Amino acid sequence: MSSWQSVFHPTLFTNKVALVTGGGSGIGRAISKELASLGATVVIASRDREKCLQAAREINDEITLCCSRHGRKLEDRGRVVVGPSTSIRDEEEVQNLIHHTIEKYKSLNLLVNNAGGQFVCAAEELSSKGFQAVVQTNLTGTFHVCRAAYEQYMRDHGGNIVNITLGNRNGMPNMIHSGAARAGIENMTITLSQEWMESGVRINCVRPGIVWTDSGFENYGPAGDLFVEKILPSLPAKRFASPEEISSAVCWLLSEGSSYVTGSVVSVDGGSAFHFLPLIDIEDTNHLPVYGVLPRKAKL
Ligand SMILES: CCCCC/C=C/C(=O)SCCNC(=O)CCNC(=O)[C@H](O)C(C)(C)COP(=O)(O)OP(=O)(O)OC[C@H]1O[C@@H](n2cnc3c(N)ncnc32)[C@H](O)[C@@H]1OP(=O)(O)O
Ligand SMILES: NC(=O)C1=CN([C@@H]2O[C@H](COP(=O)(O)OP(=O)(O)OC[C@H]3O[C@@H](n4cnc5c(N)ncnc54)[C@H](OP(=O)(O)O)[C@@H]3O)[C@@H](O)[C@H]2O)C=CC1
Repeated sequence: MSSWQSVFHPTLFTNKVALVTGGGSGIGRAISKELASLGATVVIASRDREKCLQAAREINDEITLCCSRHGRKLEDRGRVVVGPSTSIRDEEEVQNLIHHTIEKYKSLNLLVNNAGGQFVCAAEELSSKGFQAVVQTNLTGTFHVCRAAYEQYMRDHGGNIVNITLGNRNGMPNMIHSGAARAGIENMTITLSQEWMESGVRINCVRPGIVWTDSGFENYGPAGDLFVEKILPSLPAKRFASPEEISSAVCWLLSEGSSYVTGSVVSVDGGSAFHFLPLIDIEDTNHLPVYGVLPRKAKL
């Protein structure tokens, strides 16, 4: 168990109720843990409820231990709880999950649409059903959850939504379904930021580069190993992201500190989206004029 703790204030999300889809593994688990460690009641849900129950138990224990280790007040802790088994592809199940959350925890202030995924397949070999399965999971599923949260709670009370997408700026060879679906989520996010502005709902995306999650990489089998061999050396940071690096951006977007940010995409990719054609080396010296005040020692 790591001794990692959030950079944010321990009571940042006190009295907030959050829903994290796919919160039982990988990035969603890290987000759920950070939100709960900052005071929120976090409902997690996915298709595999047993997995979510086990994750919730582990996270709650980890948070308690972390509080003791760092001399933090135990009463500041939030907690992770588990909603009904839900496939976000199923509109009725999603409506039920949102209803359950509001009925049981009395509000729904924060929503993280993290559930999703895809498989590796060249476009020419991809069946229509395979394409639709991925679009329905990522794009339609995210729409289902956003709309149900809005209808049942956020329209009248405001709220804050973050959608997790994926580095799709340069297309996604062998993952055309997911690249298209995530581009769709980003555009849908812009639309909703306008339509739901009057209700006091902010909605943004976090677009990760490649994030090391056991659950995510296991899913790809040998293709995952190949990605590690081929992609890792080509990344400007020469490393993948940790789930906590994604969570940190999500927490900022869910906080009041980002109160003027809506309809945006925050890339957390170590600069990899800008490095797909590394045609030149950039010398180690200042090129862009400083805006504001920067001490000399902070420049090369
Ligand atoms: C290592 C590099 C990482 C790059 C960055 C991205 C990382 C991540 O996203 S990590 C997250 C990883 N986690 C997941 O992906 C888990 C979620 N995935 C799923 O739940 C499923 O894979 C699914 C939703 C994408 C599809 O599930 P489902 O609807 O249950 O699919 P079916 O088995 O019913 O099949 C429907 C249709 O799709 C075809 N298909 C399924 N898998 C493949 C495959 N590997 N290759 C080709 N085609 C596939 C399947 O054949 C069906 O079509 P028909 O054959 O026409 O009936
Ligand atoms: N790891 C990476 O490099 C990157 C990941 N992403 C995205 O981040 C998100 C989290 O990925 P990661 O943590 O790595 O991988 P995981 O496989 O751990 O996360 C995917 C989660 O989504 C849930 N899920 C999948 N389909 C559904 C569904 N139909 N209904 C409800 N829940 C569902 C899964 O739970 P269950 O199976 O129980 O339903 C699982 O908890 C995904 O959207 C992923 O595509 C984006 C960029 C890079």
